[in-house]
Amino acid sequence: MTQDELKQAVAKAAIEYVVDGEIIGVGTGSTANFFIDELGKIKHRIKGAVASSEATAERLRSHGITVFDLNEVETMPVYIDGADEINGGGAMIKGGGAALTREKIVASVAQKFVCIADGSKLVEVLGKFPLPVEVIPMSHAVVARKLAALGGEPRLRVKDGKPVVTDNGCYIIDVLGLSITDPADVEDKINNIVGVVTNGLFARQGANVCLLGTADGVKKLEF
Ligand SMILES: O=C[C@H](O)[C@H](O)[C@H](O)COP(=O)(O)O
Repeated sequence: MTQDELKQAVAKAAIEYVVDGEIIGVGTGSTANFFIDELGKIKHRIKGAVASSEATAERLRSHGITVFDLNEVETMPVYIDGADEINGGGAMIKGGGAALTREKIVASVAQKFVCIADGSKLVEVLGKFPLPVEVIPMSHAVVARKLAALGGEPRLRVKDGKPVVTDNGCYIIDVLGLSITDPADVEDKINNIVGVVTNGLFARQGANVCLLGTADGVKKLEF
């Protein structure tokens, strides 16, 4: 099976977590996109969705799904999203698509985080995937120095020679060379650096369930 087929399989499997008549939180990225396409097929069953990025909002709307502003929503039963890495305890690295902050905010309102990922995302120790950190643009140099002091190798994310700008008007620093054995501690330390909006570690708000696409079928991990 290709990686896309594995992503499609977990996207389909995630439909069982959609709660009829409710609003669902929806993540960002290629796996989330497969999920949105599946959600489109059962859109009559839900009230609508809260999107974790402009791209996701656009795709949801293209399927005729009502997109709610998070400020109108107090709680939702489930948030469904991909991950760049997930460990055996449900802690994740996210933000490969620069949507980490809105993802973390929407996930914080949901009662359950369902992670959907192809099997390659399951790791023993987080950190091989560079850890994304969203920063206020004027602070990127000072934040990078502080991230280096924590033992990482920070790189400002650039595209076509210019810094990547998030949906929030901020920049992303990717931190290479980390071996994250205590994800909650690293999440807290980085979030404490002035100038950081948030970082892509989801340890304080880890996954409750992970649907993992493997050659032997979709495996369910519960945390
Ligand atoms: O910012 C992007 C998100 O955190 C994505 O959920 C993450 O990068 C995984 O993306 P994909 O499903 O494309 O591997």
